[in-house]
Amino acid sequence: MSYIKNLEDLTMNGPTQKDKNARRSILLSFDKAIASVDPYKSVSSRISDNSIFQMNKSIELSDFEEIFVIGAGKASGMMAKAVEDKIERISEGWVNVPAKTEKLVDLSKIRLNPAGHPIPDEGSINGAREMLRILSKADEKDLVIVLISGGGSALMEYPMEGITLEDLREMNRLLVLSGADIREINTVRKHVSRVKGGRLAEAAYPARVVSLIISDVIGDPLDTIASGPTAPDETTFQDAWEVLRNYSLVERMPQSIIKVIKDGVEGRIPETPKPGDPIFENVTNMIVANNLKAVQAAEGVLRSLGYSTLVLGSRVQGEARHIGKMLAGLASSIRNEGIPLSPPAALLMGGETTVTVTGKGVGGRNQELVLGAVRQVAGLDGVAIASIGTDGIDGTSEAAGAICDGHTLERALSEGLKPEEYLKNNDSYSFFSWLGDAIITGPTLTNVMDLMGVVVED
Ligand SMILES: Nc1ncnc2c1ncn2[C@@H]1O[C@H](COP(=O)(O)OP(=O)(O)O)[C@@H](O)[C@H]1O
Ligand SMILES: O=C(O)[C@@H](CO)OP(=O)(O)O
Ligand SMILES: [Mg+2]
Repeated sequence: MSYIKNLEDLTMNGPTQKDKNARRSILLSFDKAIASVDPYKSVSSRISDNSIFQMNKSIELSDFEEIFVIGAGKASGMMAKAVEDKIERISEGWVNVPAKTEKLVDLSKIRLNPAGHPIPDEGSINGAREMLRILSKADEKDLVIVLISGGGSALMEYPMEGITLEDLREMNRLLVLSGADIREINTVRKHVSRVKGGRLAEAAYPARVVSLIISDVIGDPLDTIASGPTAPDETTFQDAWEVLRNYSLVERMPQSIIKVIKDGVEGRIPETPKPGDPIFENVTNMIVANNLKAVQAAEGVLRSLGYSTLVLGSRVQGEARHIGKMLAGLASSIRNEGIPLSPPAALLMGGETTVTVTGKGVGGRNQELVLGAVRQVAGLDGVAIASIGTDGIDGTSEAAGAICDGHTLERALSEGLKPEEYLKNNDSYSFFSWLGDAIITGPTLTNVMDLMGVVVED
């Protein structure tokens, strides 16, 4: 199955044969990379007839009376499908997924519940309430399978007493626009919640818990991905308070949020469960797919197509347009000096860049990265630069990412499109969709951050 719907058109947009080859190769590699982190396969490959396993860990299903399934995230619908297909004996299940994607997966025992992302909604809370209801039934003879993926923080929430849905939404709005990183954002989210920061594991106790996790955070930190509902929390109420202070949010936050965090700091609300807490003796957290896996799959494709390859890591961060410029510089080095590789060559990396949005345009970090490369790479023949969000939706646009080559600038200018103007307005999607170079996948139902790369033909 192919994820990239317009792969042929994107290939044919290359003005020269070498451009076409470079475009096709990088797009094929991204397509296979997304397939390599398919949530269905990632989960079903860890479940045998009678156990859930990973390396030396194994949980025997026949040891349990009842099996329950809960969870939340952009990839959790397909994860649920895999669990349903592999395990017959499911008593009940409830999983929150982004609104509308619940219709893309057909399930019979597990209920897929539509919820809000990136701002939580009523569905996020109703679903979490159902999950807590299920957990209140589960006892030490039972197994709870938790399906966690990125997006889970907004998609599943049950706030502390006194916090209304509107307060929760306002808190999330302020946090995601503050410039705080995902660890900092989730430090706050974890401390106003009854399901985050290990509290879902607390609610499940004494049932046995196994969490299957698809990571969309750099370095795969269990306590940050979807705010770590079943992971020991390394952060404290005091840390949450510091985040609010450092980003000047204390004055602007709803009063109910400030009250909960202050009560926590002053010891009136118990901390989230910490490493070493005995409840985690009942919990196994397994990462079943991550960005590195996808980057390595892309590398495998390019190597088999005859390119020398180098993976620059899966922890790339930084302002998107600057990373794009850097990739263009590397393409030029490969072409002119054969450094760090001689052509035909490909460089790949994964991670998640950021965009400081000041304009009013439509775009996302992947398209903005490629737009940042357009002028720098101009004039090189047989070079393609691309970047894609593996979840299929880049920022506020309909596209997953974009692709450019050494002739994109020429093509754009002849249409009257100046890259700098589109960058200034954060309007990368308008730029690439006009040129037909926006990569279209639709929601892929997986989510392991972004893939970026450059291919240089001989
Ligand atoms: N017009 C824009 N151009 C570029 N990036 C944007 C634009 N609008 C929003 N963004 C960026 O998109 C990010 C959200 O993208 P999204 O793909 O939804 O994130 P996630 O994968 O974390 O859910 C925001 O952090 C913001 O910086
Ligand atoms: O749910 C979350 O906390 C984050 C990280 O896992 O995902 P997203 O940035 O997609 O909301
Ligand atoms: Mg995204």
